[in-house]
Amino acid sequence: MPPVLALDGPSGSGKGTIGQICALKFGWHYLDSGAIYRGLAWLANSKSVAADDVAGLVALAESMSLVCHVQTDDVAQIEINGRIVTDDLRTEETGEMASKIAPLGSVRAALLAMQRRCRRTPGLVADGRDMGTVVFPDAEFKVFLTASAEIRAQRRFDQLKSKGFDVNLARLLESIQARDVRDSSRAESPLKPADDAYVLDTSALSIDEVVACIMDHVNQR
Ligand SMILES: Nc1ncnc2c1ncn2[C@@H]1O[C@H](COP(=O)(O)OP(=O)(O)OP(=O)(O)O)[C@@H](O)[C@H]1O
Ligand SMILES: Nc1ccn([C@H]2C[C@H](O)[C@@H](COP(=O)(O)O)O2)c(=O)n1
Repeated sequence: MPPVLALDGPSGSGKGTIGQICALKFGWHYLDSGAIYRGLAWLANSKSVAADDVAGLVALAESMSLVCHVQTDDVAQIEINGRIVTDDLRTEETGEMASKIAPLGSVRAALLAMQRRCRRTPGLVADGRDMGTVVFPDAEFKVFLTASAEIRAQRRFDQLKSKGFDVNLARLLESIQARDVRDSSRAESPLKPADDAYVLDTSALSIDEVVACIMDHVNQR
């Protein structure tokens, strides 16, 4: 099987940014699994499928086609059913909905095969919450990125502000904290480091320093 670098962690810990840089450095494919949950949430919102309509969500998941276009200078562009929806997926409304549907076991099961199909030669960098624990438990490399909620909220604030969104730091912090609780306390595939993961707190590290730590870790193994 092609090698996998599983990159897990809470919202805003840098998985997407760092994952894309690592994928480009290795020349590997990149999977943004959060985009899959956000994509399903966005589709559900746009088709008025409720967060508790499990059969409706599973049907949407099974018919969803998602392509992730890695960029050298920006977040990966996400295409769903033929349409680029990157900015729609990053809204707090979509993130909230994603976090509500993510605990549903049959929804997760419907999205599992789609994620595993991304494991292709020469390798895959996969970012999410359960890459190292559930989706790719046999991954060669497992990294769990973390940072304080305050730092993550500030990073998200700066990111959204630079894209012209009208954002409120206190509300972002509240939303990140609520999502942390939901993601880590759910019964199905909770957010947690795999037993064999390298846990890296990025609160005081620059993006380049985080990438260097991961490269050192990979090269040592
Ligand atoms: N070590 C770092 N230092 C400074 N800024 C960072 C660092 N890591 C990430 N960032 C910035 O924080 C923001 C959030 O990062 P990113 O979107 O990669 O997080 P994420 O973990 O993928 O979040 P989510 O799970 O919600 O998709 C981005 O603007 C990114 O550039
Ligand atoms: N492997 C994954 C990826 C994401 N989720 C859920 C949890 C998040 O609240 C939501 C959006 O993810 P993000 O884009 O913020 O990384 O999707 C999950 O349960 N499992």
